[in-house]
Amino acid sequence: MTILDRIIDQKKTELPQLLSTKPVFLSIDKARPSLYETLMSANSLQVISEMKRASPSKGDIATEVDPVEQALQYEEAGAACISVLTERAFFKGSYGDLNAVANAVNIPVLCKDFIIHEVQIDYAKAAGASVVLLIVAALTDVQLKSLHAYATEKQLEVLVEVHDAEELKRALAIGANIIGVNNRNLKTFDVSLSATLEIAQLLPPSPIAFISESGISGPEDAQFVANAGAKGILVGEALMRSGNVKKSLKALQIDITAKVGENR
Ligand SMILES: O=C(O)c1ccccc1NCC(=O)[C@H](O)[C@H](O)COP(=O)(O)O
Repeated sequence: MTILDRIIDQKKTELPQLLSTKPVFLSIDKARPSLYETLMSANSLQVISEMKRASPSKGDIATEVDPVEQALQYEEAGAACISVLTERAFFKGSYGDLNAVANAVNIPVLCKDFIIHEVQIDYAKAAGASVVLLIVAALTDVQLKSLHAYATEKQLEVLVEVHDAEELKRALAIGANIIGVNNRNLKTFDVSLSATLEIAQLLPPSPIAFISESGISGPEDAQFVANAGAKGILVGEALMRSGNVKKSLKALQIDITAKVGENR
């Protein structure tokens, strides 16, 4: 059984609890910028910075970090979006973290979880997310299509995550406009930025906001994926462990003007 299978099994055990309780959060309704528009109009590589306490591959990363303080530093440094891990069993996240961050910042907020049911989208929205993640590898085509439609109907943007060519086809088939390639193989934990290169070469000329996720440890990696055509990057561990969050984040905002106009 892969780690992804284990996480999904865990999610299934949590669904009855979510389905039997109404999501109640202290939520300020904010009009946030569109992540898609931000990505498509930017002259620099956009950073989706993540609030990540722990992970299955690395164990504890920064369990004691205050999510609001971390998020405010991200926002001040010019992050395009803040990703908040809400998965509890493997990542030590929560909807409480998401809600606190969403209330503190004005930029887009991504609920980073393993969504398999509409009720999780309801919780993400109620907690203040403006973007949700759908992981192609975790869903059937029918689930992917209906969850994508459901989130869109709820006025949420959707980051559709793929890892290989087959998954990219499935993401394109549902009309995903924000596609992220995860450089981490969620079955083996192997990380390789070549996944970004592979997927970039397969993208159609349609206006897709293309993001490279995971394993980006500094400006060299950011430059590599920017050269491949990424408009944005999703970075967790490197920023969570940084002694100077703002400086580390700014160093990732690579100029991509030379590439604007090409098939990016
Ligand atoms: O991070 C993991 O170990 C992991 C394992 C299994 C499924 C998902 C996992 N991570 C979720 C993510 O996609 C990352 O948190 C995100 O892309 C940031 O990655 P990184 O910059 O490498 O922390």
